[in-house]
Amino acid sequence: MIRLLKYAKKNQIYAYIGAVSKLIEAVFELFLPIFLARLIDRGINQGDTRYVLQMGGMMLGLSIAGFIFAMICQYFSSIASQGYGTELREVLTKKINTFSHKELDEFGPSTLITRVTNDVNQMQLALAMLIRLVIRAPFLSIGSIIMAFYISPKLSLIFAVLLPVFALMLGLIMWITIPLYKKVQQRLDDMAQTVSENMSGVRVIRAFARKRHELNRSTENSEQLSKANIIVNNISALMTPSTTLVMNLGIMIILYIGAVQTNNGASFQGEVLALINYMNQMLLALIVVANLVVIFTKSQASASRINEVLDTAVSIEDLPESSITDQLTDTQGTSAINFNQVSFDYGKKAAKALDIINFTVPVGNVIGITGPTGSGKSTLVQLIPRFYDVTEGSVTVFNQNVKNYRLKTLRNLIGYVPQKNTLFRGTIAENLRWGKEEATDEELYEALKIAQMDNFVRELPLGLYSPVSENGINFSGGQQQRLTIARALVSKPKVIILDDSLSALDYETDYKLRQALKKIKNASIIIVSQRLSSIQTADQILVMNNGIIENSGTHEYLLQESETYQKIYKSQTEPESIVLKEEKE
Ligand SMILES: Nc1ncnc2c1ncn2[C@@H]1O[C@H](COP(=O)(O)OP(=O)(O)OP(=O)(O)O)[C@@H](O)[C@H]1O
Repeated sequence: MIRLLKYAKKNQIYAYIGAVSKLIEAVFELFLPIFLARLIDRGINQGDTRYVLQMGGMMLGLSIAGFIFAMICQYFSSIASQGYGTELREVLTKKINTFSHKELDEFGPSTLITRVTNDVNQMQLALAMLIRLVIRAPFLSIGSIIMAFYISPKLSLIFAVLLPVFALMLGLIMWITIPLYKKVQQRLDDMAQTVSENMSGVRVIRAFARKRHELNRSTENSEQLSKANIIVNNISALMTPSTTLVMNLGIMIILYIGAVQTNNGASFQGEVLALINYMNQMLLALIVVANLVVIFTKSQASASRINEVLDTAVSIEDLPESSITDQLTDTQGTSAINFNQVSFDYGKKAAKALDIINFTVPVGNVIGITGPTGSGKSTLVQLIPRFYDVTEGSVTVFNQNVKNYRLKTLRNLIGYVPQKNTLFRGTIAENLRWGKEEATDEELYEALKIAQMDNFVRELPLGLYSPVSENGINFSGGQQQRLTIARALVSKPKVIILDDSLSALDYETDYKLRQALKKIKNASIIIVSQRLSSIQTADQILVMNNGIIENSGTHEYLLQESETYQKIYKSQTEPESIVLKEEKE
């Protein structure tokens, strides 16, 4: 947790001002009972009205000054803690943005969201409490004891007896509750994960009539969270009555002994009252300390989760500056992409997703990739922009190993349209400019034209500046696909990869789009598709099966030579033949 405090540095001056203001307020608070004692003992008891007014005025002054310093603290600690939260969120988001697909797969989106939101909020709260209470609470409890001894060393011995009893009680409650708070935090995480999955998958849940099942899952999570919270709250709730009991016991003893001593003339009424005040101050401050420990325990859990993200080694990064080959010398040469003996697995324990892959994409060629589901098509194309790194072998783009490129340069060379693509809330133009911020409207329309979307956008009342809802849900599946293709084309990439991104288009649009792509000068195109009509005119088609390239060649060649290709072809031209075959079997 302390490690993360370095992100509060920018706002540390506000934190110091806040803490010092709170300390000054505590000093004022500490002096109030003394003035009260004097007011009673010398003012009221001796009928000295002037003294009463003097002391009353002092007390009022101290209270007002305390209030002002408390407000100053509140103001500056808010600035410091909010600034800290903003800084932490920014650092975390930056780090997550450097993650390769491997790290993103390992964490999963829900937990990353919880870490950037809930965990950062918890840290923010911890800093605010640190500024407001960490100095003030111990100062008040120790200060109260000293002041009590100053007033009456004899009566203050009661403090010495009660203090350990009180500390023991708080310690016991904390000892039981702290592990439980950790459990609650874990349950909260499970809950956030379920809610996030349910919200993002609400349409699928409905489509599969899984509402009841998902509701049960949420209820179960919610019940577990509530159970854990009830246990911890019940135990924590003991804190108030038990501490009040000790406090009242202390007050009774002070009152009793104080009364006897006052009768004997050994003490004054005001002093007894001041002692009771100090007793309250001390014990309340100790309760605050106990609550602080709870807050810091929760924050410790949040801090470890934030640190886990910050400490994660990023598997795909730019090489040291000296080894980077950023200058592209040969985009007109012979080979746009080359896979040399490439193997890949998603983790040491996972089976090989790709096994000894060799192929070349000559500049300006169109390559089709097909094969049964799970055969490794998407995995293969994701190695080109280095979303994952090969386990063995090498991938080159324009004769340079992809690892030698600056990631930004490599990804600017490639227009990649993934299978699951997303549009973002904003306007069409904002979405399209992701590839090139300074692109003109003309350039955007150029890309839209290739994607067969220009007429549609021109006819919209707001044209390029029409709104796009979250995930682009105000567009049909096919329109979304065409917009995401246009987005990839705006930067005029030299390599275009369409990973099953034509699936929602009708045959005519699919055909026109591919024809328009072919006209882009020197662009090398890879089309991954199960639909053979989308790739049958390609210069070369790779047929994948079980992570290997089973066969490759033109459509005509594969129809003769590849059993897998024939099967796919048949399933699309004569689907009934497959049904009949299955029925016979
Ligand atoms: N992120 C991932 N983590 C672990 N394994 C994965 C991951 N993505 C894919 N795989 C596995 O790798 C293999 C190849 O998957 P891939 O997505 O490349 O197939 P595909 O041919 O593109 O399939 P489809 O046509 O269904 O999209 C599959 O066995 C799959 O389970």
